[in-house]
Amino acid sequence: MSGPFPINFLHFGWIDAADVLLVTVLLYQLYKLLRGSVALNVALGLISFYLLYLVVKATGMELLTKILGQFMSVGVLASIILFQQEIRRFLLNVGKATALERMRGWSWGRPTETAPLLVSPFVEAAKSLSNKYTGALICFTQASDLSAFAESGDRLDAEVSKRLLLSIFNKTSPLHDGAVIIANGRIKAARCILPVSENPDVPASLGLRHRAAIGLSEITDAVILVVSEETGAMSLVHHGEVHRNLNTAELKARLGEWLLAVHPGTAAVKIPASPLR
Ligand SMILES: Nc1ncnc2c1ncn2[C@@H]1O[C@H](COP(=O)(O)OP(=O)(O)OP(=O)(O)O)[C@@H](O)[C@H]1O
Repeated sequence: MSGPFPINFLHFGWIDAADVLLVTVLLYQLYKLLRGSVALNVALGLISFYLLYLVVKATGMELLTKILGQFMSVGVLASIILFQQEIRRFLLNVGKATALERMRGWSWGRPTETAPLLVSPFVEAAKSLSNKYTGALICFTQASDLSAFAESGDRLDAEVSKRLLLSIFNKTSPLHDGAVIIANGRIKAARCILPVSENPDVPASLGLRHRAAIGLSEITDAVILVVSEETGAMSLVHHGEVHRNLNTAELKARLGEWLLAVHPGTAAVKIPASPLR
Protein backbone atom coordinates (compact mmCIF):
# COMPACT_ATOMS: atom_id res chain seq x y z
CA MET A 1 0.00 0.00 0.00
CA SER A 2 1.40 3.43 -0.93
CA GLY A 3 0.86 6.91 0.62
CA PRO A 4 2.44 8.89 3.44
CA PHE A 5 1.79 6.12 6.03
CA PRO A 6 2.32 2.83 4.23
CA ILE A 7 0.55 -0.03 5.98
CA ASN A 8 1.90 -3.42 5.08
CA PHE A 9 0.76 -5.62 7.92
CA LEU A 10 -2.57 -6.81 6.54
CA HIS A 11 -1.05 -10.21 5.87
CA PHE A 12 -0.68 -11.43 9.45
CA GLY A 13 0.60 -14.98 9.82
CA TRP A 14 1.66 -17.25 12.68
CA ILE A 15 5.23 -16.02 12.47
CA ASP A 16 4.01 -12.42 12.91
CA ALA A 17 1.90 -13.46 15.91
CA ALA A 18 4.92 -15.20 17.48
CA ASP A 19 7.03 -12.15 16.67
CA VAL A 20 4.60 -9.79 18.45
CA LEU A 21 4.30 -12.19 21.40
CA LEU A 22 8.07 -12.47 21.82
CA VAL A 23 8.54 -8.70 21.60
CA THR A 24 5.81 -8.26 24.25
CA VAL A 25 7.52 -10.78 26.56
CA LEU A 26 10.87 -9.09 25.94
CA LEU A 27 9.49 -5.62 26.71
CA TYR A 28 7.79 -6.92 29.85
CA GLN A 29 11.02 -8.55 31.04
CA LEU A 30 12.84 -5.29 30.30
CA TYR A 31 10.25 -3.37 32.33
CA LYS A 32 10.59 -5.85 35.24
CA LEU A 33 14.36 -5.49 35.12
CA LEU A 34 14.34 -1.70 35.10
CA ARG A 35 11.35 -1.15 37.42
CA GLY A 36 12.21 1.08 40.38
CA SER A 37 15.52 2.26 38.93
CA VAL A 38 16.63 5.45 37.23
CA ALA A 39 17.36 3.31 34.17
CA LEU A 40 13.61 2.97 33.53
CA ASN A 41 13.33 6.72 32.86
CA VAL A 42 16.39 6.59 30.58
CA ALA A 43 14.88 3.64 28.69
CA LEU A 44 11.56 5.48 28.30
CA GLY A 45 13.47 8.50 26.96
CA LEU A 46 15.29 6.32 24.42
CA ILE A 47 12.05 4.60 23.35
CA SER A 48 10.36 8.02 22.92
CA PHE A 49 13.26 9.11 20.71
CA TYR A 50 12.94 5.95 18.64
CA LEU A 51 9.17 6.41 18.19
CA LEU A 52 9.74 10.03 17.17
CA TYR A 53 12.35 8.83 14.67
CA LEU A 54 9.86 6.35 13.16
CA VAL A 55 7.20 9.08 12.86
CA VAL A 56 9.48 11.67 11.22
CA LYS A 57 10.83 8.97 8.90
CA ALA A 58 7.32 7.91 7.86
CA THR A 59 6.28 11.51 7.25
CA GLY A 60 9.37 12.12 5.11
CA MET A 61 10.98 14.94 7.16
CA GLU A 62 14.45 14.39 5.77
CA LEU A 63 16.54 16.74 7.91
CA LEU A 64 15.03 15.61 11.21
CA THR A 65 15.21 11.96 10.07
CA LYS A 66 18.92 12.39 9.40
CA ILE A 67 19.61 14.04 12.78
CA LEU A 68 17.61 11.46 14.75
CA GLY A 69 19.08 8.68 12.57
CA GLN A 70 22.58 9.73 13.63
CA PHE A 71 21.44 9.70 17.23
CA MET A 72 19.89 6.22 16.85
CA SER A 73 23.04 4.82 15.20
CA VAL A 74 25.08 5.50 18.34
CA GLY A 75 22.08 4.51 20.48
CA VAL A 76 23.07 0.83 20.75
CA LEU A 77 26.54 1.66 22.02
CA ALA A 78 25.18 4.35 24.35
CA SER A 79 22.61 1.88 25.72
CA ILE A 80 25.30 -0.71 26.48
CA ILE A 81 27.25 1.91 28.45
CA LEU A 82 24.17 3.32 30.20
CA PHE A 83 22.64 -0.04 31.07
CA GLN A 84 25.74 -2.08 31.86
CA GLN A 85 24.44 -2.97 35.35
CA GLU A 86 21.01 -3.97 34.03
CA ILE A 87 22.48 -5.97 31.13
CA ARG A 88 24.73 -7.76 33.60
CA ARG A 89 21.74 -8.54 35.84
CA PHE A 90 19.74 -9.78 32.82
CA LEU A 91 22.57 -12.04 31.65
CA LEU A 92 23.05 -13.36 35.18
CA ASN A 93 19.36 -14.30 35.31
CA VAL A 94 19.52 -15.95 31.90
CA GLY A 95 22.67 -17.84 32.88
CA LYS A 96 21.03 -18.98 36.09
CA ALA A 97 18.11 -20.46 34.20
CA THR A 98 20.18 -22.42 31.71
CA ALA A 99 20.73 -26.13 31.86
CA LEU A 100 24.47 -25.50 31.72
CA GLU A 101 24.32 -23.77 35.10
CA ARG A 102 22.37 -26.70 36.55
CA MET A 103 24.97 -29.12 35.16
CA ARG A 104 27.85 -27.14 36.65
CA GLY A 105 27.70 -29.36 39.69
CA TRP A 106 27.01 -26.49 42.09
CA SER A 107 30.75 -26.29 42.39
CA TRP A 108 31.61 -23.02 44.08
CA GLY A 109 28.60 -21.46 45.66
CA ARG A 110 26.06 -24.13 46.22
CA PRO A 111 26.04 -26.19 49.32
CA THR A 112 25.77 -29.94 49.06
CA GLU A 113 23.85 -32.38 51.21
CA THR A 114 27.04 -32.94 53.17
CA ALA A 115 27.42 -29.26 54.03
CA PRO A 116 24.12 -28.04 55.46
CA LEU A 117 24.16 -24.48 56.70
CA LEU A 118 23.10 -23.89 60.29
CA VAL A 119 21.59 -20.47 60.84
CA SER A 120 22.15 -20.33 64.62
CA PRO A 121 25.80 -19.06 64.58
CA PHE A 122 24.76 -16.23 62.27
CA VAL A 123 21.71 -15.29 64.34
CA GLU A 124 23.67 -15.40 67.60
CA ALA A 125 26.56 -13.38 66.14
CA ALA A 126 24.11 -10.84 64.68
CA LYS A 127 22.38 -10.47 68.06
CA SER A 128 25.73 -9.92 69.79
CA LEU A 129 26.89 -7.39 67.19
CA SER A 130 23.54 -5.62 67.32
CA ASN A 131 23.78 -5.23 71.12
CA LYS A 132 27.20 -3.61 70.71
CA TYR A 133 26.16 -1.42 67.75
CA THR A 134 28.75 -3.09 65.55
CA GLY A 135 27.95 -3.09 61.83
CA ALA A 136 27.92 -6.34 59.84
CA LEU A 137 27.20 -7.46 56.30
CA ILE A 138 26.85 -11.20 55.59
CA CYS A 139 25.90 -12.55 52.15
CA PHE A 140 24.49 -16.06 51.80
CA THR A 141 25.08 -17.62 48.41
CA GLN A 142 22.00 -19.16 46.84
CA ALA A 143 21.85 -20.13 43.15
CA SER A 144 23.81 -17.11 41.89
CA ASP A 145 27.57 -17.43 41.94
CA LEU A 146 29.12 -14.81 44.25
CA SER A 147 32.74 -15.77 43.59
CA ALA A 148 33.37 -12.57 41.62
CA PHE A 149 32.43 -10.54 44.70
CA ALA A 150 34.40 -12.85 46.99
CA GLU A 151 37.48 -12.20 44.89
CA SER A 152 37.25 -8.49 45.69
CA GLY A 153 38.01 -9.32 49.33
CA ASP A 154 40.26 -11.64 51.33
CA ARG A 155 39.74 -15.36 50.84
CA LEU A 156 39.21 -17.32 54.08
CA ASP A 157 37.39 -20.61 53.38
CA ALA A 158 36.84 -21.10 57.10
CA GLU A 159 34.32 -23.07 59.13
CA VAL A 160 31.35 -21.00 60.30
CA SER A 161 31.34 -20.11 64.00
CA LYS A 162 29.85 -17.33 66.07
CA ARG A 163 33.30 -16.54 67.49
CA LEU A 164 34.89 -16.14 64.06
CA LEU A 165 32.04 -13.93 62.83
CA LEU A 166 32.40 -11.72 65.92
CA SER A 167 36.17 -11.51 65.38
CA ILE A 168 35.75 -10.52 61.72
CA PHE A 169 33.28 -7.73 62.42
CA ASN A 170 35.07 -6.47 65.54
CA LYS A 171 35.81 -2.80 64.84
CA THR A 172 39.52 -3.31 65.49
CA SER A 173 39.79 -6.26 63.09
CA PRO A 174 41.52 -5.59 59.76
CA LEU A 175 38.76 -7.69 58.16
CA HIS A 176 35.75 -5.82 59.53
CA ASP A 177 35.21 -3.47 56.56
CA GLY A 178 33.03 -4.74 53.72
CA ALA A 179 31.03 -7.94 53.41
CA VAL A 180 31.51 -11.56 54.41
CA ILE A 181 30.47 -14.13 51.81
CA ILE A 182 29.09 -17.51 52.82
CA ALA A 183 29.04 -20.36 50.34
CA ASN A 184 28.89 -24.10 50.59
CA GLY A 185 28.38 -23.83 54.36
CA ARG A 186 31.69 -21.99 54.87
CA ILE A 187 32.94 -18.44 55.32
CA LYS A 188 34.50 -18.01 51.89
CA ALA A 189 35.76 -14.43 52.11
CA ALA A 190 35.70 -11.21 54.12
CA ARG A 191 36.23 -7.54 53.28
CA CYS A 192 34.33 -7.98 50.01
CA ILE A 193 33.04 -5.05 48.01
CA LEU A 194 29.42 -5.23 46.84
CA PRO A 195 27.68 -3.20 44.12
CA VAL A 196 25.80 -0.26 45.65
CA SER A 197 22.12 0.08 44.66
CA GLU A 198 21.20 3.12 42.60
CA ASN A 199 17.51 2.76 43.35
CA PRO A 200 16.25 6.29 44.18
CA ASP A 201 13.49 4.81 46.37
CA VAL A 202 15.93 3.49 49.00
CA PRO A 203 15.13 5.48 52.17
CA ALA A 204 17.77 8.07 53.06
CA SER A 205 17.87 6.58 56.57
CA LEU A 206 19.66 3.51 55.17
CA GLY A 207 23.44 3.90 54.98
CA LEU A 208 25.92 2.58 52.44
CA ARG A 209 26.04 -0.82 54.13
CA HIS A 210 22.32 -1.36 53.45
CA ARG A 211 22.63 0.10 49.94
CA ALA A 212 25.39 -2.39 49.18
CA ALA A 213 23.19 -5.24 50.45
CA ILE A 214 20.28 -4.04 48.29
CA GLY A 215 22.63 -3.66 45.31
CA LEU A 216 23.77 -7.29 45.55
CA SER A 217 20.22 -8.55 46.03
CA GLU A 218 19.12 -6.69 42.88
CA ILE A 219 21.52 -8.58 40.66
CA THR A 220 21.69 -11.96 42.41
CA ASP A 221 19.39 -14.15 44.50
CA ALA A 222 21.67 -13.90 47.56
CA VAL A 223 20.16 -13.38 51.00
CA ILE A 224 22.00 -10.66 52.90
CA LEU A 225 22.05 -10.11 56.64
CA VAL A 226 22.78 -6.55 57.74
CA VAL A 227 23.43 -5.20 61.22
CA SER A 228 23.30 -1.44 61.35
CA GLU A 229 26.19 0.27 63.09
CA GLU A 230 24.03 3.31 63.72
CA THR A 231 20.92 1.72 65.22
CA GLY A 232 21.96 -1.87 65.90
CA ALA A 233 18.94 -2.99 63.86
CA MET A 234 19.11 -6.42 62.22
CA SER A 235 17.71 -6.68 58.69
CA LEU A 236 17.52 -9.19 55.88
CA VAL A 237 17.70 -8.17 52.25
CA HIS A 238 16.40 -10.42 49.49
CA HIS A 239 15.36 -9.68 45.90
CA GLY A 240 15.81 -5.93 46.43
CA GLU A 241 13.53 -5.84 49.49
CA VAL A 242 14.70 -4.88 52.95
CA HIS A 243 13.02 -6.56 55.92
CA ARG A 244 14.02 -4.22 58.71
CA ASN A 245 14.22 -4.32 62.49
CA LEU A 246 13.92 -8.07 62.88
CA ASN A 247 14.10 -9.62 66.31
CA THR A 248 16.13 -12.79 66.87
CA ALA A 249 13.19 -15.14 66.34
CA GLU A 250 12.11 -13.39 63.14
CA LEU A 251 15.69 -13.37 61.86
CA LYS A 252 16.11 -17.08 62.53
CA ALA A 253 12.77 -17.96 60.99
CA ARG A 254 13.15 -15.88 57.85
CA LEU A 255 16.76 -16.87 57.30
CA GLY A 256 15.86 -20.53 57.78
CA GLU A 257 12.93 -20.23 55.41
CA TRP A 258 14.81 -18.47 52.62
CA LEU A 259 17.94 -20.58 52.82
CA LEU A 260 15.90 -23.77 53.05
CA ALA A 261 15.13 -23.68 49.33
CA VAL A 262 18.80 -24.23 48.51
CA HIS A 263 20.07 -25.65 51.80
CA PRO A 264 17.98 -28.76 52.32
CA GLY A 265 19.66 -29.56 55.63
CA THR A 266 18.85 -26.24 57.29
CA ALA A 267 16.54 -26.34 60.25
CA ALA A 268 13.77 -23.86 59.52
CA VAL A 269 10.99 -22.40 61.59
CA LYS A 270 8.03 -21.40 59.42
CA ILE A 271 6.67 -17.88 59.76
CA PRO A 272 3.78 -16.07 58.02
CA ALA A 273 4.53 -15.22 54.39
CA SER A 274 3.60 -11.52 54.67
CA PRO A 275 6.49 -9.01 54.59
CA LEU A 276 7.48 -8.01 58.08
CA ARG A 277 7.81 -4.31 57.42
N1 LIG B 1 29.98 -1.26 48.52
C1 LIG B 1 30.19 -1.80 49.70
N2 LIG B 1 30.49 -3.10 49.82
C2 LIG B 1 30.70 -3.66 51.01
N3 LIG B 1 30.60 -3.01 52.17
C3 LIG B 1 30.29 -1.70 52.15
C4 LIG B 1 30.07 -1.03 50.92
N4 LIG B 1 29.78 0.25 51.20
C5 LIG B 1 29.84 0.37 52.53
N5 LIG B 1 30.13 -0.80 53.12
C6 LIG B 1 30.29 -1.07 54.55
O1 LIG B 1 29.47 -0.13 55.27
C7 LIG B 1 30.29 0.62 56.14
C8 LIG B 1 29.92 2.06 56.23
O2 LIG B 1 28.67 2.32 55.78
P1 LIG B 1 27.90 3.56 56.36
O3 LIG B 1 28.82 4.40 57.19
O4 LIG B 1 27.14 4.23 55.28
O5 LIG B 1 26.92 2.80 57.27
P2 LIG B 1 26.19 3.37 58.52
O6 LIG B 1 26.09 4.87 58.42
O7 LIG B 1 26.80 2.77 59.71
O8 LIG B 1 24.75 2.89 58.25
P3 LIG B 1 24.16 1.51 58.45
O9 LIG B 1 25.17 0.59 59.08
O10 LIG B 1 23.00 1.80 59.31
O11 LIG B 1 23.76 1.07 57.03
C9 LIG B 1 31.67 0.52 55.59
O12 LIG B 1 32.60 0.69 56.63
C10 LIG B 1 31.71 -0.84 54.98
O13 LIG B 1 32.04 -1.81 55.96
